[in-house]
Amino acid sequence: MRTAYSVESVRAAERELMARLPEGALMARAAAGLAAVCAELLARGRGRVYGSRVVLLVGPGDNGGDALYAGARLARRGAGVTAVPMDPARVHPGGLAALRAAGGRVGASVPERADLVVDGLLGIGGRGGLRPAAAALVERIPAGATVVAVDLPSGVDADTGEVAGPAVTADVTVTFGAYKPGLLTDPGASRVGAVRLVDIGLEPPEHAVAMEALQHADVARLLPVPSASSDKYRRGVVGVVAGSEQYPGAAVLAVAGALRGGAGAVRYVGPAAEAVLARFPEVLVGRGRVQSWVVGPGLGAGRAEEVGRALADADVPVLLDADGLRGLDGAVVRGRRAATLLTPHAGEAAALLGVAREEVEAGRLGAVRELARRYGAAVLLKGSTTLVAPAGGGAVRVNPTGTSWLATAGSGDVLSGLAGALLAGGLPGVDAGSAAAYLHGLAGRFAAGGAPVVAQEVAAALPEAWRSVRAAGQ
Ligand SMILES: NC(=O)C1=CN([C@@H]2O[C@H](COP(=O)(O)OP(=O)(O)OC[C@H]3O[C@@H](n4cnc5c(N)ncnc54)[C@H](OP(=O)(O)O)[C@@H]3O)[C@@H](O)[C@H]2O)[C@@H](O)CC1
Ligand SMILES: Nc1ncnc2c1ncn2[C@@H]1O[C@H](COP(=O)(O)OP(=O)(O)O)[C@@H](O)[C@H]1O
Ligand SMILES: [K+]
Repeated sequence: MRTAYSVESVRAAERELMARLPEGALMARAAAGLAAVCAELLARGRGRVYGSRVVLLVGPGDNGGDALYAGARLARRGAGVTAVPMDPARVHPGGLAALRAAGGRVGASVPERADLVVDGLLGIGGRGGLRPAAAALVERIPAGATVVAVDLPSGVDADTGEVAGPAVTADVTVTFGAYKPGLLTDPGASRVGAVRLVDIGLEPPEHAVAMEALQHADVARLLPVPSASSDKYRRGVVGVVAGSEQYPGAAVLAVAGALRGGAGAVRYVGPAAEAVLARFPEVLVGRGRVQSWVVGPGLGAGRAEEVGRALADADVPVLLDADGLRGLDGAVVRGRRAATLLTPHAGEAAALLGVAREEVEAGRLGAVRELARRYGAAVLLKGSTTLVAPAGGGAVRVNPTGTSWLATAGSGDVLSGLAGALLAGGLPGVDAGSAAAYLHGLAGRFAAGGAPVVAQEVAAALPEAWRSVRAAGQ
């Protein structure tokens, strides 16, 4: 599991560690790690550090200090290093002295050519959008230079991933001690490039985890696997309430996801039975006992009664997607005994929250947490970075798999069937949602392989995704 911590808990862990170490030790560790990554990038790009042109963008705080000490190390290895302060009156004094002593220089403007630019403007102390002096430096970053962000790209909010105005887009982000949520969540996540974590000895407590990303072995532990004593009922029957005369395909795709998600059986309820059976003769038609309900894909308007009926089955986990999310009653959801998992995309999340879609896109982490709080349900917010918030608060899961090729009609229907099967297999809402997103993202990558993919191919690639994940768990 990859974990990310809030700025507040990183600061607390930093204070604790600093009290036990000589002054400056932490910054020295951070700068050494940063310089090592920079040297590696220069060696890869140019063959050597000696003679390379390095520009440091230096902010007024410790983030600038890290950049200056790392620049001093590179200067000692023969790089030509120029530091450009955001505010010449506020520069980390020790870092500046070290750079000068190593032969680095200070410039008033960003040189036009550089092999490597180190963004040390703002780290975890950055607040709000970049101020004009910082934005002006970012605008001047020479084209073609490799950009390394110190701790996080300046202009990205460390706790939320929000980007208000201009921000650095890095090729590599060297982060210290712990991942921060903003590195894992869009829009920030799309600015970070490859993330390198430098161990500086920080140990934030486990209860302070703000975000986590599953890895193969975690998912392998979650996936239900039939045992010798299993039968189809024990594996879980998924009831799929989906599709309409207008959208029969959504029912087919949700059923495909549920079958490939390991359901012992799938029951289909709705007007698209003919289309479903033509594709999957193994499906049972009509109501009956189920271990989870998947309600909503392609349902169309005016089907509130069916949604209400599933929710009233208080002891059976329910997944609500698409039209199943229309006009959802918070009190009804909060009153349920079994898990409820909501799987909106940004537009549906915006409708539930009563805000504009853009607001959800700009603040995905806040939106998914707020929905989980309001409905007392697990919430999976789909999109460029899929987030899953647990019902009772706590760490939000971010999905590390996936590809933008998944932005294709019907792929969300496959995901809801898949997550429904995992709910039927006994997984709690947050685990079912995050394991499903993980498999779905992997299947999307396998099926696409760099070319357009359609939703049924994503469903067809799910067995390959299972095998890949299970292989890591053995
Ligand atoms: N935690 C750790 O364990 C370790 C942390 N380390 C490093 O320390 C970094 C944190 O350093 P930090 O606390 O000095 O804050 P930092 O990010 O440099 O910025 C603060 C300055 O920026 C300014 N400013 C704020 N917003 C702004 C804006 N929008 N636009 C423009 N300016 C803005 C603000 O100015 P003010 O608001 O006061 O005017 C203030 O002066 C951390 O990211 C990591 O790199 C490592 O060395 C070792 C281990
Ligand atoms: N830019 C993107 N990058 C990665 N995955 C995406 C992106 N856009 C959408 N997706 C994924 O594609 C699926 C689309 O689901 P959804 O929006 O419900 O579409 P539909 O209703 O047509 O099935 C979701 O799993 C979502 O997370
Ligand atoms: K930075």
